[in-house]
Amino acid sequence: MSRTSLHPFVQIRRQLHQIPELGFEEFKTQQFILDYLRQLHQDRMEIKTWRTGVLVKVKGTNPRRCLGYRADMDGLPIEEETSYDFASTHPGQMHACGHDVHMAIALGILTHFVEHPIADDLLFIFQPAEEGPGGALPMLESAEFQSWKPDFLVALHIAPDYPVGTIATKPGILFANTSELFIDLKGQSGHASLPHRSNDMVIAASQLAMQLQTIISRNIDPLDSAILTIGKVTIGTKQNIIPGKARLEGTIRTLSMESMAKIKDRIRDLVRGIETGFECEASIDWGANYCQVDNDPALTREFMHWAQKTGDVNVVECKEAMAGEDFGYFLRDIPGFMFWLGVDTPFGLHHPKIEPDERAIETAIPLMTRYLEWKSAQ
Ligand SMILES: CC(=O)N[C@@H](CCC[C@H](N)C(=O)O)C(=O)O
Repeated sequence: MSRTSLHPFVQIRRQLHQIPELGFEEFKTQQFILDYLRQLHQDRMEIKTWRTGVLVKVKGTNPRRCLGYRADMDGLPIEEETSYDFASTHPGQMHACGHDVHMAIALGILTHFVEHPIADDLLFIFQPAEEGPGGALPMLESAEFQSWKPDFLVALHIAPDYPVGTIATKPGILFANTSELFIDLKGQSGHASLPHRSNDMVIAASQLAMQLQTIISRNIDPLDSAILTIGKVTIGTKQNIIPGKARLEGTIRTLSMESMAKIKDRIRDLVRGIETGFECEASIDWGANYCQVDNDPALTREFMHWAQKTGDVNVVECKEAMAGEDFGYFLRDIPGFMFWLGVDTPFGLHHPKIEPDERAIETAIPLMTRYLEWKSAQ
C-alpha cells in the first residue's frame, strides 16, 4: 500500500511506531495522543492525563452507564530489525508488542464515537507501562480514574499466530499471573588458584538455577501449568578470579494464584539452602507482579457469539497464554474481557523483526465500534 492511499489509522500507527518509549517515559506518545485529540470536536470530549497516560471520556447523548476501552502505550528495550521505512527513531527501543497498533485502533474507535455519539458515555484509557513496571494497578487506583470508572471494560492484544480477520479469546483465564524474579548472591571473591579461601558464586548460582527448575517439575501439579524461566545470569569479571557476586533474573508464570504463592515459598526455601550450602548471603526481589487476566465468562461468551454472528470475523476459542498482561488488574474490579486480534506475522511478540499485518487495524475499528454501539443499545 502506498503512503498516499494509507488508511488514516494505519498512518497513525506508523507515526506511533517511530516513537516507542519505555514504561512511564511515554512523554512523546502522550503528546502525540493529546495533539491528535485536539483536532477532534471538543464539545463531545473530556480529557485527563494521569502520569504519562491519557483518559478520554466521549460523552453519550443519554448516558445510563460508561463503557470502557483500554490501549497500552509503552514500547520495549529492543533494537528494531524490521524492514520498515518507518522504523523506530529511538535507538534500542521498539514497539515490538503491538502497542502502536493498539493505540491506533483505540484512536480510530474514539474518533468514530466523537463523530457519531451513542447513548452511553465511553471511556478510552491510554495506559502506560504495561511491559513494566505495570501502569494498570496505579492508574486504576488513581483519583483521575476512579472518578471516571467505567461499568464495563474491553481490550485487545495483537496475536502474531492468527490470520487477519480472526479473533480469539475464552471465558475465564486468558493470561497468566506473573512475577519477576531477581536473586542476588553474595559470597567471598578470591584468586582462581585459592578456591578454599573463597565462596564461589559461579557454582552457587549454577546450582541454584538447576534447583529452581525442579520446582515446576516436582512441586506443582502437572495439570496446573506454571513456568519458571531464568533469562539472565550475571557473574564474574575475569577468567582467573573467583567471583563473589552473582545475580539471577527471571520470571514466574502460573494459571493460579495458589501456585504462584507455592513457587515463591519453594524459591525462598531453595535460596536459604544455597546460603547455608555455600556460606553466602542471598536476597530475593519479586519485581513487578501482574494478576491473571480473568475474562468475565458471560460477557466473553456474549461477545464471541455476537462477533461470530456479524460474519465479519472468524472467532476462535483459544487456550490460556502464559504471557502476562496488567489489564488483569482492571478486570479484578470492572467486568469485561480481553481478546486476541490476528495480525499474521512469523515473528512473535517481543521479536525485533515483528511486522504485524496492518490490515488488522481496518478489521478491529469497525468491529469494535459496532460492538460498543450494540452493547450500548442493550
Ligand atoms: C504480552 C506480554 O508479552 N507481556 C509481558 C508482561 C511482562 C511481565 C513482567 N515484566 C515479567 O516479565 O514477569 C510478558 O512478558 O508476558
